[in-house]
Amino acid sequence: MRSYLDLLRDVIENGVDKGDRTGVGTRSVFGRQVRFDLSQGFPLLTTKRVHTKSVIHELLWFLSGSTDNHDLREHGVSIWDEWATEEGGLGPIYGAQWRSWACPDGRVVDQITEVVETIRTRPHSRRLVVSAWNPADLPDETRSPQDNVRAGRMSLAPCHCLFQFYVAEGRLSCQLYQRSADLFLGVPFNIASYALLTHLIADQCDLSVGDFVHTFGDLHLYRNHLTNDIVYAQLAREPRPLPRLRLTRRPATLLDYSYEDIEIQDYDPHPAIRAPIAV
Ligand SMILES: Nc1nc(=O)c2c([nH]1)NC[C@@H]1CN(c3ccc(C(=O)N[C@@H](CCC(=O)O)C(=O)O)cc3)CN21
Ligand SMILES: O=c1ccn([C@H]2C[C@H](O)[C@@H](COP(=O)(O)O)O2)c(=O)[nH]1
Repeated sequence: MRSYLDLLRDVIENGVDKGDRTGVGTRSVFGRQVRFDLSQGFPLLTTKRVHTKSVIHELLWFLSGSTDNHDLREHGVSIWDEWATEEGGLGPIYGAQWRSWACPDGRVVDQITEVVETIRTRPHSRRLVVSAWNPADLPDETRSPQDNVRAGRMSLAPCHCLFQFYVAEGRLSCQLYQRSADLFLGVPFNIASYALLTHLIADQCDLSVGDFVHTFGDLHLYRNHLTNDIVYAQLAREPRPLPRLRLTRRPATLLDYSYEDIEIQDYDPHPAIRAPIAV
């Protein structure tokens, strides 16, 4: 995961000071790309412990089509709390757009089921795309997440907003476009989440895993993460060998995996580093 540390250095050295919606302020660069060969290990940061339980439950929650924060909290995962209403509402975020994109004519598109079916039947297709960026449901940036939910909008605009699969020589690759990326807190989660999604879909389609290509729009470090005990502490640490992912069961469909089917082996990271989240 040296490429992650390179991104940290890139933003520190080349970033410009930029205000943002949250008021915290960032150092930011625009347009970057990193690539992980998933056959060489599971891309989980070793220079700080990543809370994989939250990553796995969040991905299964997206795949289930749920946008109810209570369904996440049930598993002890609190990463979406700041954006939810008391009732657990988050508006039509990822789960809704992935599994039940509403069309003007009343049809509902299950993009996840369709993309898996297309990978199986037409692996050469150049249209293996899933988009969460639905302009009809975007929030009003000047209002709070909860006010947006009450208005029927998303609490937060999709950050990991479009991804595409690619099949060649029996390997499944995935590229994500992330329009906005909180490099210290969000990105380690996002890398692990899409690497896991690629493994699950490969498993379902009898493919091996290829590359995960992560493309960034506004890639930023929040100012309050640029301290000796947060970002600079991580930069001083030596990366360790990557863990491996093992799926212990192959259920009937992509939608039937459970937490117990997913095992991360030989993960030996440096300790976690706490950091404040910008809301
Ligand atoms: N500013 C910001 N950054 C994000 O990464 C982010 C948002 N907002 N809003 C929506 C989701 C929620 N995500 C989050 C939210 C919190 C953590 C977080 O606090 N992570 C800690 C502890 C994780 C845990 O205990 O589960 C970490 O050390 O990684 C990570 C991702 C990713 N997204
Ligand atoms: O999966 C995620 C979700 C969110 N983020 C970060 C990126 C930004 O720092 C904020 C979102 O703020 P916007 O004003 O909507 O860009 O959350 C992330 O990195 N990964």
